[in-house]
Amino acid sequence: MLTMKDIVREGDPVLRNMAEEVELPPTEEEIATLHEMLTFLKNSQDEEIAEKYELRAGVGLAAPQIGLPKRMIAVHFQDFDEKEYSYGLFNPKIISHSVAKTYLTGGEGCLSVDREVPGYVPRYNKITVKATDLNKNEVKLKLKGYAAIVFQHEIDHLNGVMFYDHISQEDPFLIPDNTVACD
Ligand SMILES: OCN(O)CCCc1ccccc1
Ligand code: NI
Repeated sequence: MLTMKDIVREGDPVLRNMAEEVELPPTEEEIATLHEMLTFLKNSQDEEIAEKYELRAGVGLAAPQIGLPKRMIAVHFQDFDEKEYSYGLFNPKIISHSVAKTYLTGGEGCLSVDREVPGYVPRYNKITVKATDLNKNEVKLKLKGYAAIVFQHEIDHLNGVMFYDHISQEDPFLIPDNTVACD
């Protein structure tokens, strides 16, 4: 099972490189790895397992974070309306997005970042994502608010982008035009 020792921390170049498209259909090994990433998230949100294996809770994970430069992400969370999202996705792509942006008032964190980085992370409030799921089906997901934030955080990892790249250097708590808090 994946544990925190498998999570690459900032400073490793894999987190700053562009990840490669996965050739479809994915291999059995790629499918197994994506299942492991999803299982890590579920374990990290299970009080007993997380305590036993000292897992930091995570709502998403991107393959570069386990040192694999491939365009694969896993997400497992409930949004504020308690809608559940649990996906392993190959080659996720944002095919459209709103002009309007949103952010979490508590900022963001990252399993690959062992420090607090204060500041607002402005992200598109609505996005449409196309991807291939673990059953090899093409999915098109219309996401808004918290779900849109999580997916953008993960897809950023596939492009070598860290959440703090979006925080204003001049004023970390600057709220850009067209930007409304998500929580
Ligand atoms: O890349 C996954 N990750 O490092 C875990 C935390 C993900 C995450 C945290 C705050 C807001 C959106 C997404
Ligand atoms: Ni992250």
